Amino acid sequence: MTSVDNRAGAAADRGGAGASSFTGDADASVSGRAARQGAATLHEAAGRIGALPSRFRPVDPALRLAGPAFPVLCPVGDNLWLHRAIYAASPGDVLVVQTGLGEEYGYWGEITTVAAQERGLAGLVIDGGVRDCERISDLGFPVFSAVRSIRGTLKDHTRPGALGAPVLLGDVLVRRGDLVVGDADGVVALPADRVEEVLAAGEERERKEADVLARLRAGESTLDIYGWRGSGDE
Ligand SMILES: O=C([O-])CC(=O)C(=O)O
Ligand SMILES: [Mg+2]
Repeated sequence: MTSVDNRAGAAADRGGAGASSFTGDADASVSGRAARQGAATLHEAAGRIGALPSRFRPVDPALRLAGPAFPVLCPVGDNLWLHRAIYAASPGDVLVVQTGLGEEYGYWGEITTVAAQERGLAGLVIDGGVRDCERISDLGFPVFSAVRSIRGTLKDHTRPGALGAPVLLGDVLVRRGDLVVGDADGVVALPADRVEEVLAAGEERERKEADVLARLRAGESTLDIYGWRGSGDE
């Protein structure tokens, strides 16, 4: 099967055709650069936009997610559109799924994870439930979900859904091709046409923070480094 190792700093493992997982420091691809910077840095570098609600939590916080969004609209309690999405998306894509809210269901699990890995998909963000979480974690597939639920879903061919059309997660509209990045802190979605600019700003931010960290370790204080000593601080 296609092996996709998304652990930060992991050795390269590109077992499958078209798989575009990032592979640690050596990966200079957009997804690799984005994954290395992480969700919080990119959110800041973009001007504090694109933060998905904090209810999106990783099944395995050690796994990082990065890739272009493939949005999916899924009717409540039915995951057939997710199975369709697995075969409609491109290798390297992240499925970004809006479900009907209300009752909780386990839309995604071990079967769908293995199917997605075989297609070389990069991960999943879903405003709904997932199950088989231990297995998903063992499989090393980055999944970010709003809830976990053991409740099974229908596969009804007649129910409406959509592939590739924009979806709304919290107050963030995610379009096909937007850059989605998730890690232990949360998930950010950035407009596709700003990705290069934001990555460059994020890298500049990381350089500055590396300098701050070195100065802290050399004994300086945050108040001095950032010039935050007001009259009450002395
Ligand atoms: O297919 C489903 O209904 C969700 C699931 O448990 C799996 O993918 O293993
Ligand atoms: Mg299952």
